Amino acid sequence: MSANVTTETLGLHVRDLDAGYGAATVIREVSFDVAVGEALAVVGRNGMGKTTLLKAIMGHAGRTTGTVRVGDSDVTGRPAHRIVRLGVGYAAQEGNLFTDLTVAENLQAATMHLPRGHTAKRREEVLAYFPVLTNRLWQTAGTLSGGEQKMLVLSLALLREPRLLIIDEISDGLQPSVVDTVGDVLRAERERRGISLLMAEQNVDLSLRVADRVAVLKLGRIVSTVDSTAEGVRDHLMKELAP
Ligand SMILES: Nc1ncnc2c1ncn2[C@@H]1O[C@H](COP(=O)(O)OP(=O)(O)OP(=O)(O)O)[C@@H](O)[C@H]1O
Repeated sequence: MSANVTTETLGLHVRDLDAGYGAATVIREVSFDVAVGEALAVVGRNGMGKTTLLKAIMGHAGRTTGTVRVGDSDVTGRPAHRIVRLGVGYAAQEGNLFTDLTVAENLQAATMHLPRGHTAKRREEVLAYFPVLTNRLWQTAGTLSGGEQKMLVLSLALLREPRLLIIDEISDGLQPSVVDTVGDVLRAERERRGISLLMAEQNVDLSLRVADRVAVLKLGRIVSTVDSTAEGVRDHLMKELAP
């Protein structure tokens, strides 16, 4: 995290967010909070606006109104690289890998501006989460399997020790055992480091395993938010996501 961060309390506070592309509004009047140390999953079927919501938060969607605060900083419309400097990790759905560079070079690039001694320890911790990457350090990222690329994208976000982690459909295309591993990693990061987490997902079981609350996004609006330990919550969410 950069030295001039204004706050240690990186919750996320979204108010009246509208976002879209050109004339089309995709996200409508979305408001929610992720408290410090809390995890919120936003679930929704294909095309309901999950990615657009996260992109709008990270300053990537075409047109955005409303406000986004990270801790006590108003970051509405700020470019992603400036939001990341506050201590936010962002694992985008398409990933943001340097596909022509090796896994090791990608890891190095992600931590270029951080103190070296500290980074080495963190790199070990992150690679311990995904040992398969250790065997792929000298392979170019573009030649990794889809699942391996997802693990690398998450690893890059984790390397910088974010206080707030924002991840977009990390389970998409992953085999069940790797989804389980991702769940273990996110739970471990919450327990060990107390991170705040916003995850867009279609996988109800992963969402319930990791998140404290789950919000349902339909046609760009949050239509309900449920506690992940509430009775009947899985059935409720499966119904909401049914075609
Ligand atoms: N760059 C873009 N330009 C125009 N429309 C877009 C753009 N990106 C997404 N959309 C549209 O916005 C709507 C929401 O898409 P989005 O990718 O946010 O949904 P999603 O819930 O993440 O879906 P999925 O689970 O399939 O990834 C869709 O109708 C999509 O076609």
